[in-house]
Amino acid sequence: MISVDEARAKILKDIHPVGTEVVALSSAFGRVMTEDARSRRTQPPADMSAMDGFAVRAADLDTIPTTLKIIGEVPAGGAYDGAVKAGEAVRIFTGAPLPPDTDTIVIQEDTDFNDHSVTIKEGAARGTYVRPAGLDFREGDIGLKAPRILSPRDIGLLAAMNRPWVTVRRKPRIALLSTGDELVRPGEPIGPNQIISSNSLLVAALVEAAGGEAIDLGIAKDNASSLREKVQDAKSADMLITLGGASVGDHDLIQPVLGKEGLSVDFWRIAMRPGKPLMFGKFAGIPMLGMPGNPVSSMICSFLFLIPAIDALRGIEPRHPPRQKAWLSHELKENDQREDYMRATVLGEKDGLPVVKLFAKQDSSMLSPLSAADCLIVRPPFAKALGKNDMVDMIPLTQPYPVV
Ligand SMILES: Nc1nc2c(c(=O)[nH]1)N[C@H]1C(S)=C(S)[C@@H](COP(=O)(O)OP(=O)(O)OC[C@H]3O[C@@H](n4cnc5c(N)ncnc54)[C@H](O)[C@@H]3O)O[C@H]1N2
Ligand code: MOO
Repeated sequence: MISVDEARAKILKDIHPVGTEVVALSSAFGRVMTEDARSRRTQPPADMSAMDGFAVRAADLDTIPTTLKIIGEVPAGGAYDGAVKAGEAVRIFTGAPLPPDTDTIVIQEDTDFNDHSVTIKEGAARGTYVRPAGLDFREGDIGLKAPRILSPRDIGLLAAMNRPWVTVRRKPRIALLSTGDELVRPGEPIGPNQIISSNSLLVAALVEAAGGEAIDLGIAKDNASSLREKVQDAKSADMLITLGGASVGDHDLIQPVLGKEGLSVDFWRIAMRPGKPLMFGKFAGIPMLGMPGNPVSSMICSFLFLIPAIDALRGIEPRHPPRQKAWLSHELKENDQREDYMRATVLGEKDGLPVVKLFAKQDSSMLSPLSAADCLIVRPPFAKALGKNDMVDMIPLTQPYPVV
């Protein structure tokens, strides 16, 4: 059995970025931009007012109060092109360009005004409430450097730079093949000892969340011809994930059958719980992860290995699951040779760190505690027994705020 770190390194060594495509900005959130984005315009395009009030010449404000003649008006999107002479002001609104010769905005709260004149009661330094042309960016500026995962904020910037299209890495196509005579899809007729195939939907959701495109190849029966037939559709994918059939039973057919179809195995079995029978190799030139069938095993294998693999396919630095320290609320016995990923809840907080409690049952078939878990507690191989209030490593599974 190899370690989790060795397995990650072996997988990532064999994975290379996919090609690019051009998408509309409205579809670009979360995509990896592959070319620097230069602005196609200057923002603001001219000196603009930041407030509703009056555009004036600062030289007219030497003595306060002072009364100026209102010679016109300029709304956002409009213009006042006439000359503004000494003793004159132009009514102006937020986002409107300054008329020629004016250089300062006096907010309307600091004035008394009627249709013809404005009395300025508070002085303002030259340039007050003026957003100079190019304050934000100028035409030709590189607004965003590639590679970059586009956030909602980046989408706003690209839009303002008048870039309606953007070149991004295409979404890696991840083919998911479930195996097992006992499986049926949710909603389908089900026999007495059958179960619902939950893994492919769980892993597909993770794939989508990580920026990939999941392709469901369906469920192969536990026989060679069914597996051979179903796996053919993986050949247009960037990566193949098989779910189940990874272990040593007579019906675990992934290696025996796909071995005859050109599967080359890099490694099989890792020192990890759950997820021990994980396999990695290449099938028809495509990287392939053979995941164990137990739902928690395939979720944790996806979390540790598939998400970083999708990162590599997207041409970005492969992520490590975020880790932090936590206090244990109870005793925990020593660990064996497998790195353990245990489902747990957060009870509260002490000295700025979460206090965690493991679920009593850690069976890798159980989806209810997996769904209820706030975090995974990670125990290295051969970790010593721990007491109440000892510190452990945890991977949070909850994300309190959306990405912005
Ligand atoms: N003699 C041994 N038996 C087992 C070993 C071992 O080392 N020696 N390893 C155990 C471990 S650990 C795991 S994990 C499982 C993995 O087995 P497989 O990858 O071969 O998976 P299956 O046998 O096909 O299924 C295991 C389990 O998961 C259920 N399953 C399968 N696919 C799905 C799905 N798409 N959705 C929901 N549930 C699924 C399946 O019904 C089984 O209950 O092997 C142990 N055995
Ligand atoms: O490794 Mo299996 O994934 O323990 O249940």
